[in-house]
Amino acid sequence: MPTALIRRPSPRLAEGLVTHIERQPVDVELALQQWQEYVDALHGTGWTTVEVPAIDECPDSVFVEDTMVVYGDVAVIARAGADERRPEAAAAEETVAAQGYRIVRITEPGTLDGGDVLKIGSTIYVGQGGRTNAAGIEQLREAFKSADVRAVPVQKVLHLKSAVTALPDGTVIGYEPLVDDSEAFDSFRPVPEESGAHVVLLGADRLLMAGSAPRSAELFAELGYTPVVVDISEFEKLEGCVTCLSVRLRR
Ligand SMILES: NC(=O)NCCC[C@H](N)C(=O)O
Repeated sequence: MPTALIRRPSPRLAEGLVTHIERQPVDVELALQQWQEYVDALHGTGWTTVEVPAIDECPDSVFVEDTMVVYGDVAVIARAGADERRPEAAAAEETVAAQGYRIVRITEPGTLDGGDVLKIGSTIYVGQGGRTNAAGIEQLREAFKSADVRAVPVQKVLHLKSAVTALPDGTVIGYEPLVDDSEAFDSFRPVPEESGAHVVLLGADRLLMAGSAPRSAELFAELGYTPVVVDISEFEKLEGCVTCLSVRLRR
């Protein structure tokens, strides 16, 4: 059974960082309910979850994907591009180490957020922009020597995976107005909605995606995939998406 790391939302969630969109009030009660539904969707499709101990003083800690990048038997522990988020890494490191992964840490002057890293087979695209810098990318390349690590620009959105993710066949999908350089990818397919660009591969051609992208869900269904839809409106108000709420351990 595949395992996903998750992290319970902080009671201070509503104070989370907002960079590219206007701040909107977050309903923390509703967020908690949506988080539970997200976790239930993982369980309902055969995933086991392991909770990283909550860190209530960090409003953005629910976005656990940003704390690490896992590839092969190595977990690279990120050094967050936003200072406020640095304390999130320690417990995430302990949790993934307990799952048997070898730990490598991004160190100063490198910064890297897991949300900037898109893995497609042995190709790893890393968004260089607001949160991840060139030194962070170089350290990731060192850690994952057997992979082809390619830097791509990210200016229009928070993270690379706010702009693009990939379908099970490796096609990169993105909402074009928010993609800095669609030609950086071997194959690219546009989707009609911003959050339609965000999918988590659940296995067996099922795609976890947000309820805010119904037309993209229809497109994926036409392509033969099965969308598994969750409402994550409260996390979207903080520039979060389906990918960032878990770390999938596929080994
Ligand atoms: N991987 C992700 O998409 N993470 C979302 C992080 C959102 C959070 N409010 C942040 O600005 O860091």
